[in-house]
Amino acid sequence: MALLALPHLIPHRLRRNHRRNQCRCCSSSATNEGSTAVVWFKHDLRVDDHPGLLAASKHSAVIPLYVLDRRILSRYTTDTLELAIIALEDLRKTLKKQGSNLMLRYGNAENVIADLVKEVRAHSVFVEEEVEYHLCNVLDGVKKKLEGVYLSGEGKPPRIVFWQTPFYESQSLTDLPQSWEEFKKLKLPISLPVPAARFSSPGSELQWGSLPTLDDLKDYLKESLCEKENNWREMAQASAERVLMERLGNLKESSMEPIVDGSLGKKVDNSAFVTSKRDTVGGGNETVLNALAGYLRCISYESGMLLIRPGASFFKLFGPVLCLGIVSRRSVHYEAIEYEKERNAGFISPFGYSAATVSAATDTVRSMEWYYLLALNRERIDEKRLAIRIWRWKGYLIQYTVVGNEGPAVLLVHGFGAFLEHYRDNVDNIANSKNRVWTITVLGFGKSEKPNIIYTELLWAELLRDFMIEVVGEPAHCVGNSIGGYFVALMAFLWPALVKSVVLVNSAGNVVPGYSLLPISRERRVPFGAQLGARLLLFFLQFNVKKLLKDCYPVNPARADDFLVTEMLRASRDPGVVMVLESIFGFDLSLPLNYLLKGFEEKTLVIQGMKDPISDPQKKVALLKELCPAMVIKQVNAGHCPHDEIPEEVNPIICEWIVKATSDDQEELKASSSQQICHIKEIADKWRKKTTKKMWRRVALLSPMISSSSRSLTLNQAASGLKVGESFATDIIKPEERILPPKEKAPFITFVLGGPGSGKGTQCEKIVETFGLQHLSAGDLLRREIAMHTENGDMILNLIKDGKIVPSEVTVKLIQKELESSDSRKFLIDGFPRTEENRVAFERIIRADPDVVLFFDCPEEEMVKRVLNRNQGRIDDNITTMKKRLKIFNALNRPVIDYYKNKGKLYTINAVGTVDDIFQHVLPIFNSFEQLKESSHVNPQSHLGPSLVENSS
Ligand SMILES: Nc1ncnc2c1ncn2[C@@H]1O[C@H](COP(=O)(O)OP(=O)(O)O)[C@@H](O)[C@H]1O
Ligand SMILES: O=c1ccn([C@@H]2O[C@H](COP(=O)(O)OP(=O)(O)O)[C@@H](O)[C@H]2O)c(=O)[nH]1
Repeated sequence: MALLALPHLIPHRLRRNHRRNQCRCCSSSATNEGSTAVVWFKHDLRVDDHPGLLAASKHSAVIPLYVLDRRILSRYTTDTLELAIIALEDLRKTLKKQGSNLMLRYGNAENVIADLVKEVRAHSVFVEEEVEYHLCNVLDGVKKKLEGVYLSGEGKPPRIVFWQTPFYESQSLTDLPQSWEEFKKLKLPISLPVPAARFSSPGSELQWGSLPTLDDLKDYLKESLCEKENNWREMAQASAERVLMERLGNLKESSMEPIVDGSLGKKVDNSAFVTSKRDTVGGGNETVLNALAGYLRCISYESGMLLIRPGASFFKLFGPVLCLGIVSRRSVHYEAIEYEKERNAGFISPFGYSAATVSAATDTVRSMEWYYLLALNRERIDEKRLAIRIWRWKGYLIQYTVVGNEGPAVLLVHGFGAFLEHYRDNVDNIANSKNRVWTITVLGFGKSEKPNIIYTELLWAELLRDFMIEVVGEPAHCVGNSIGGYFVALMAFLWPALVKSVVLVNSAGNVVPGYSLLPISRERRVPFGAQLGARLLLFFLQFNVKKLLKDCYPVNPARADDFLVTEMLRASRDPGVVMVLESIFGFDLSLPLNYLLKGFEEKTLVIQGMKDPISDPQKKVALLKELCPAMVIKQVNAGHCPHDEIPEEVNPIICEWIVKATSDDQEELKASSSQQICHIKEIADKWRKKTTKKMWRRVALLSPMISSSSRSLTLNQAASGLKVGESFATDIIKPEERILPPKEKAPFITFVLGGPGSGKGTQCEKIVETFGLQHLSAGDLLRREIAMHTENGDMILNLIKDGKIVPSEVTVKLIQKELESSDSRKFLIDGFPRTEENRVAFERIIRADPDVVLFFDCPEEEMVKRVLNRNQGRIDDNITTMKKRLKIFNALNRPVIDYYKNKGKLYTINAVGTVDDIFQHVLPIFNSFEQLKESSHVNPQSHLGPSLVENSS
């Protein structure tokens, strides 16, 4: 990229002091005497123009906090992590200059913040509002957790204050037109940045934490992910271009570096650049603002970028720091306009700005703000189902949906000019056939962002790859219409591990007999004349959209309805749309479908509308039949978009295909599992003959199938896939020769049972304090899955909401992970097993028995009262769910209690009374176990009352 020289170090601040407005949320001058506020930084790593900090400064003391939360950081590229570290270092320095500091704490935000709030007795937590789905959930989690935090002497929990940096001065940001044209007509004034806040730090000694290095962070993030997740993330490190070259065997000839997520390279000393290529600005707020001042004044800089595309320079340079909030969008706008005024003696021409850099900066931040507002105001197509979610990809806002709780994952990708709503009559239908369906509006279309970049088929393939990795999280059956079909085929070619099967619905791309590779052009520039071409094309499309759409629906033109036309027109007026259209002139679809899907044919379904006006369907089908005989081809009576024109016909085809492809997949899996199991069996037989138990551990560690933390589970899953779980477990590997080797000493396990609200958790806390056991609450582990949006998160949420029991395999797997990763040998497993099936699964998978089973016996009315007062914001703590939970407890948990009673392991404790009284009855039970006394923190005296504790042995 030809970048002209931007001054490395801007020697003095070119910016003037400017008038700053007052933050609306904090215009009152009243201070909150004696109170402490926590300001939680996420994507607002600055002090300048920070309304949250300003509002918090009304408190007597402010604690600026950054939480190193894996759920947030794991979505960053390596470059972004590096930029964030630089910004955090700077933020800390700036705060220190003011006599404050930046606190850095590791962990889940809800726990870190709740603990800090208790520690410093904070009254308020300030946090910037979010639009991204996973971040909104993190924020929700924090809010709920804080609702349950009561500080002694305080009547109410600490309040959480959500703040924004409003770009436009508007009473309501949630009631704005959805069309850019209409929005511009409002001529909303752009708000001014607020001044940096001054505030005091709390007097007490606090642990501020140290700044991590990039390697620290990478290790920290790696730890939290399983092997598959780490492998997938690795996959995302290399750009599509690089993988393509590798696949085509061209890599040696090209000396290219990964274009997506290479490391930043060497920071250019004494400059605002963080890359040796000098194409990314980084640093703290002051550095970035100075770089901006330099950029604006270096007009030749932007004209140098004209070679690529006018206006593209700004996002390239400043996009990453804007996404981390090191500078706010409105500060950028303010600086650009001030500079424009400076050039023109205070005058702003109504005909446009005199400096190309000012246009580039203002256009970019206005465009970013527009897509932010669309995200904020996202509608629901159907109130009940298609709730739009937002995902951020490389800083761009992308819309998507997910429907369905069970079954295989399915991804639907639309065609050129369309959006996720083009699958309006497919999503629910496919989900109702027991599938989980994700639909995405890809970058540049619908209401997803349309940044000023060069759009290529490889960029879109990368977007889909990252969506699969970050959002879907497992391989999916990928359906694509038109150009979406080509993207999907490209993804299957480049990253086959992500794709279970491919469904091409009137896909773009050729089918070429005797194809031999042509060199792929690496230089992606906008072809000469593309800009003009795109403008003319846009004009033509806008004018003819209705007719063109109807032509694509020859059998059922009524389906080309006002909804589609209006949304296409709306999107066609969005900022940035011309750049997307330019891509039509620059696409490279030269790799034919039959080449891309070689080896994948058996996993490919082609649905071809035979009345497609855009291509020659007869020819395409004939060629596919000839060249890819293993593909399944369904010819249907429809035009270019059969899924939307005749959904009633296409949906069953897709659903049947998924069932078939999934069972084929399982057959394959079974075959490979059975091979692996045979292999393990062979090893097992061999070893059984000549080795001792101790050696089994080595077998377990050596076997690729049972490597990693979930050895026995993987084995079990494979076995149950073969429906020989029991026989495999008992016949081939006897318990005493188990693959999961016993640790030196069997762990001490306590199951804590009792109805909902019987006080299990409360007593567990006291047991932990006294005897140092590790507490594993099954309910908490499941709720953590929900909060972390793991693949089972949605399913668990739905079950918990309904008071139902989560499948044993899921819960036991979570418990197993905790047991295996813990150094402790003494566990309190709280709220588990809930059912006999849970119990059997635990015994089968973990191969351990509890030493003690506590049962907190509590009358129903008392449990109801406690649960309804629990006030932890739990979704299931309401009377309707509570009734269901009690029913389920009586029906399913009682048999477990009886089982342990018969085994003589049950200790029944009357759970009515004060917490301390009840604990007095727990103490002697644990006291009677020598191994627990070792680490007991107190020397508890027995006050065992025979009427209160009953051991059934
Ligand atoms: N002995 C007790 N008396 C009154 N309230 C209690 C007692 N033990 C616990 N609680 C309260 O009842 C609610 C439920 O207790 P918790 O330990 O969360 O139950 P469980 O784990 O069984 O669902 C909590 O709000 C807790 O503070
Ligand atoms: O082993 C378990 C533990 C919990 N749950 C689910 O998690 C909910 C809450 O359980 P928890 O132990 O957290 O709360 P309690 O019901 O004991 O108050 C239950 O109603 C179940 O829906 C489950 O399915 N399996």
